[in-house]
Amino acid sequence: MASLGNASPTHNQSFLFDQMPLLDLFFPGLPPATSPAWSLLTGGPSIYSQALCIGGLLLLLGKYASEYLGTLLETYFSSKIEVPYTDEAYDMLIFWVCSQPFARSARTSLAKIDLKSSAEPGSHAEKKPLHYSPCNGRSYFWHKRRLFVFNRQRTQGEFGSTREEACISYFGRNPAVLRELLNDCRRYYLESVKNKTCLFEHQGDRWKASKPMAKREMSTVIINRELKKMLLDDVTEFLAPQTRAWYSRRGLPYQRGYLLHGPPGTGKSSLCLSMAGHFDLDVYVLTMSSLDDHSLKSLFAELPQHCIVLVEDVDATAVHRKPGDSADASQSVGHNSPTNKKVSLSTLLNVLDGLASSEGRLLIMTTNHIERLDPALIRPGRVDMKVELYLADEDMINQLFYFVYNSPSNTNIRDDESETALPQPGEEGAVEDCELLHLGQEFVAKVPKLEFSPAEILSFLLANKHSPHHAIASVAAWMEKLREERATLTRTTSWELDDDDDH
Ligand SMILES: Nc1ncnc2c1ncn2[C@@H]1O[C@H](COP(=O)(O)OP(=O)(O)OP(=O)(O)O)[C@@H](O)[C@H]1O
Repeated sequence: MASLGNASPTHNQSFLFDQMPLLDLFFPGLPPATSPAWSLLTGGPSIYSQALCIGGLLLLLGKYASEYLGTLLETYFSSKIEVPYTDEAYDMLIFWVCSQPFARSARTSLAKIDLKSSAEPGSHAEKKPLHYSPCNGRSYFWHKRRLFVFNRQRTQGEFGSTREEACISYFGRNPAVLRELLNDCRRYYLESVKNKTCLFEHQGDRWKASKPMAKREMSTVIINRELKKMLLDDVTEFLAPQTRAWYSRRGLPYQRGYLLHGPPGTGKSSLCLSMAGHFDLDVYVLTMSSLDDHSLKSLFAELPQHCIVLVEDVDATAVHRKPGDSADASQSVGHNSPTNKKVSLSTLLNVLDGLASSEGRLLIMTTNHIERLDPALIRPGRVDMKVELYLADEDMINQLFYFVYNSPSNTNIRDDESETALPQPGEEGAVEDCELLHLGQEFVAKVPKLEFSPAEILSFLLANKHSPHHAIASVAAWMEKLREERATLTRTTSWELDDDDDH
């Protein structure tokens, strides 16, 4: 300060004047910041304001220099991997990062309700736990004795959408180190989704992983046994390694399509999810009503190898035949009016035909109204197998009863190989099942076949899950009530239709 105080203003000015071009030479881009300070210094009224300016300038210089050095180091002496938000690798990285101690000490974080937490119902202390992840800033951390930098940026995109990107870097020039780290993230993530089925939904024209679901055992979906076996055998053969070569030798697209049809509540969606679990495939769910031709094409082009593409309630989806469409069928699409429909039938047929689709994809479409579908959509080649699911027959009612009341340790519906017939009285190992077996037969005798859906029967049995006797005693009243409800619903629907006709 003393020397500053003694120095004459003219001396200071000429000193700084000498330094400015030099600074600009070393730190290009600085002049916009230095020029105002320079004019203040040269014309400054007091020594204090000059000192203040010099202090500020030094601080600015320090910050600029450290950023400049940081960029220099990052450019020449570090390696970096960028991970796009729309890729599953992003979920892997963030999932791993959130489990690391450095994530808890990040000064800028993103807070979200942890939807994946398995809090016990009713425990208020555990309800809606918060989950924090580092955001908008650099986080430094050590991993396997190396220093890494994690950087995740959230920015506001167009139309209020949020854009996110993340990158990971480390001080060293060997990219294998970063790949190893990402491989650790991948292993950690895969371990967490083991025994789960991963579902993907679309955001715009990109896939995004949604919450993984516990795998549903094939044995918990109760349908006709031969039908289930036929379906499983078909998928097993399709996914066998030699089948792929077979398709490729003949130049055929390696894809297979299934249509699951039948009344509501017969297990179409459940069957699809349990197939995904059984064959360890991810499910990509297409919601046609939110798509247009362009996004549909992009989504099909982005599908990985070996996956299930699920189109639920395909009769209700927004697909329409454009004027002049040359799809190979002459009938109309169905009952849906073409208004507000964005995906054209010809585009859907093209993507299904596989020109832009992935190898080994299974397409599963479900519908309650097969008669409403355009024949072009379900012709062989696009749909290779049509599986009709029925209302519950005797065997299914029996299986549902056994499924609910049999103790899990004793169940023979759990394991698909052992899923033959229920144990018969007198059979070895079936002694404790005997009473259950008789109760089951009693229940089956009371419920007419092919009148109620498995969903309806299951829901009734679950409401009586603690007492098969009570279920048998109250099933007649329950059926009566359900029939009445259906009649009321039918009357209401027909009145509504009549009203519509009048208008
Ligand atoms: N065959 C079945 N075996 C076991 N559970 C079933 C079966 N059918 C339905 N359920 C149960 O009923 C509920 C609805 O089933 P799901 O959604 O699979 O039926 P769906 O045929 O796809 O119905 P919708 O046509 O209305 O979409 C689920 O909780 C499922 O567990």
